[in-house]
Amino acid sequence: MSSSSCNNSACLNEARRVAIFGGTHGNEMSGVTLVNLWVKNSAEIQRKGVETKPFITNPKAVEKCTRYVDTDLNRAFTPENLSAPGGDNLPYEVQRAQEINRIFGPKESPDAYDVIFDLHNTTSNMGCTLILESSKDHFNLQMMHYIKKAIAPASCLVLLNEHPLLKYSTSRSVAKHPVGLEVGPQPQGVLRSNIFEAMRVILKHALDFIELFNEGMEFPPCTVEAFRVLERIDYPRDANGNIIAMVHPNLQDCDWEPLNPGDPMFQTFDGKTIRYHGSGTVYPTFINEAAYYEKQQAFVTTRREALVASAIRKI
Ligand SMILES: CC(=O)N[C@@H](CC(=O)O)C(=O)O
Ligand SMILES: [Zn+2]
Repeated sequence: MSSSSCNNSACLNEARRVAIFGGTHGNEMSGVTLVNLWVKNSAEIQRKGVETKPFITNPKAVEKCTRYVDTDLNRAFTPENLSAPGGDNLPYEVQRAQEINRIFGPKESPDAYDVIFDLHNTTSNMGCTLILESSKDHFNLQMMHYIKKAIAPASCLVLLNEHPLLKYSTSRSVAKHPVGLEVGPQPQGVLRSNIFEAMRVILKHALDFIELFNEGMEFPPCTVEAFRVLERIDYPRDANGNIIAMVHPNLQDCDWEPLNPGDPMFQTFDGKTIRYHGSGTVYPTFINEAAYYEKQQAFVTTRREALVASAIRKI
């Protein structure tokens, strides 16, 4: 009887409406290319009992092959922006955020899409990374567990951004279950086949999970290793705000590897080493991401954590 199974499992609604966003940043080519492909022919992303909509979120930025036109779309889904009057006079991405919120939201309402996958590329050596915004979303945690198992021995890490100050208002945040997918390294404006295929495989398993869930499969309790965002580290700068050091060669490309107090972090242009002076071991990621120079961020530090997912099944 379903009511008795529901005593042991969190009973959740089926995930009937799913969207796959590409081009939230117009120069991140794997997501742009995959979504354009799926708009033409969506057979690959259709699953029984699920309606999956591929969608280019920032067409003007895609056309110009730039991150954004007026302002970063993946920071634009704030309550202020989403309710701002002004119509055509608003920045392009704010108008676009309002449109996306009308189609796939409204954010935080029962009418919102169930799941949104938002496809990104990074210039950092992060490999496949799934980005979560909540440690309490048991549906997403179970999905992460499923994907990790399905792609083994390849690996896919989970980045959790629940930081009260560093969290931002993403395009995917209009969904009930927002999932970011970040794959790198890939330069901006460039397509690399290995990165493209890695992204495609993760999406395949993610959609398989949703199909199984909707078919009534019960997922037992599990734990998921995640890396929780702790701190943003800026480049060293002079009094005028100009950068005076680069990511140290010992740290470059070492995303997810432990950084200990005393380890080299930056190298000045005249060859001096600047060391990490935090209180304990952290796991840096987004190291030397091109898009983050404008955000005064050389990398973020994270801490490893085991997240607990309850059993889930559909109502
Ligand atoms: C390189 C890049 O664009 N990263 C994404 C991460 C995310 O989707 O949360 C961003 O800053 O919006
Ligand atoms: Zn991006």
